[in-house]
Amino acid sequence: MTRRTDIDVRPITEAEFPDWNRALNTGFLQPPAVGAEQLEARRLQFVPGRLLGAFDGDRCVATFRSFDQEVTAVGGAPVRADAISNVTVTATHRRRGLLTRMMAQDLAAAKERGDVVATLIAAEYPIYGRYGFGPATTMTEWTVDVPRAGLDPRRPVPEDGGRIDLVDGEDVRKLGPELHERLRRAQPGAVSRVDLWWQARTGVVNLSGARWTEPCYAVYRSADGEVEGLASYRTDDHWGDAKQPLNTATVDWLEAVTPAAERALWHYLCSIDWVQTVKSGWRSPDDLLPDLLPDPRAARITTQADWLWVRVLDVVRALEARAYEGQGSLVLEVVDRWGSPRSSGAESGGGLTGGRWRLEAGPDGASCAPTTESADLVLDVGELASLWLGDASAVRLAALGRVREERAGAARVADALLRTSRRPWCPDMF
Ligand SMILES: CC(=O)SCCNC(=O)CCNC(=O)[C@H](O)C(C)(C)COP(=O)(O)OP(=O)(O)OC[C@H]1O[C@@H](n2cnc3c(N)ncnc32)[C@H](O)[C@@H]1OP(=O)(O)O
Repeated sequence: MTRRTDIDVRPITEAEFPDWNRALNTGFLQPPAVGAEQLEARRLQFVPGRLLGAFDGDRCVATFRSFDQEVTAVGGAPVRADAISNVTVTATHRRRGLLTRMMAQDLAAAKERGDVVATLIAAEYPIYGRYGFGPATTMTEWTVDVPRAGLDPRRPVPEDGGRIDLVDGEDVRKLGPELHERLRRAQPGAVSRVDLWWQARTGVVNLSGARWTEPCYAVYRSADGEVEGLASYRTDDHWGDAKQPLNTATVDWLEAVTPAAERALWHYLCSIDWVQTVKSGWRSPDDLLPDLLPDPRAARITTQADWLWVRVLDVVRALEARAYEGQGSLVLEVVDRWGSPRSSGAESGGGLTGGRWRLEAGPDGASCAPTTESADLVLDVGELASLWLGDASAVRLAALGRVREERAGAARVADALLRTSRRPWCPDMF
């Protein structure tokens, strides 16, 4: 057997890209062979230096890809992120520290570049906490029992002067990017998208190798003719024994920048003849959907789980980038157990970002600076990520023993400063 130290972890060359993809498919339990069309599509994601591989001899046995991204902070500021994806270690080489080695290389490079956070969508909950990531947004999927919902199917047409039309993929590629830019600049936790996202969702490129079938696309335009919402959905062909239609409409994605667009698109989806069930796709946990229905119990939660994980790489820039509705100050001791100790700028270091910081925040802005004052709250860098996007409660984390109050009432102060009225949401899987 090859010794651990014989396995080389390094950026791959373009020539190694086919083998790297074979390892990627194998790790994700897909058929190993990657077709030519698929390979060409995936080449569009090749950024020199950002695809890591582990090589046992000349065989690729682990994959890791990162790319530049922006994630929206509370208040709407775009924050530089190192987005991580395509993480696999071949079953023959698991639990020998290969992921840890790839992660160490990537996060060190991201910190060096000046990225403020790293982001990922975790396949399994226990993998990434050890590297300082924390769950920062939640995803909820509802299944709507349409006949119980109580919406008037005779009046799916928006009553606000707006209208819904079906469009084709070309229209989606024209209208979608601008709509998403509007959405993500207003939605904490949302991330930037590259054109490839729209090309893959409209059948221009095929990244997965699965057979492409065209979905339906619905657009909502306001009374002024402005595009405020888009949805992609698919319908099945299921009929009951007594020749009654029992069809399901499954939403691939739905983006709305106004409540009117959101209401109109859901009403439309729940009013399509034959459709008895609507599956919402991955939504924000405080999506309007259930409460848009006269009977909200018609919308059952069928999936709810952690979604975007964040790893803070720069405490000062992360905390100064976001907005605060309340006014106050807080001394945070951030414990970072992972990564080679570096100068984080704070008095007591540790890992990539550990230290003690004084946050002064208010509606007019925030400042965050290293301090020697005693801490109000002690927390792991992963818990900081959960608090940063406004979703987690410091009071709750203190009850769980994951945040320690050094000053009585400090967790309440943290909640008053950091929590938000609407929950963060990341619409994307990446
Ligand atoms: C962002 C994304 O791409 S998410 C997709 C992640 N990929 C997958 O889930 C595909 C299937 N799984 C795999 O390929 C591998 O098991 C990986 C990538 C998750 C882990 O790779 P490995 O090289 O085995 O991890 P590594 O040996 O570095 O493990 C480091 C530590 O994490 C732990 N760990 C790793 N994976 C898991 C897991 N799935 N569940 C629990 N603990 C885990 C290890 O036990 C080890 O702990 P220890 O230091 O206390 O002994």
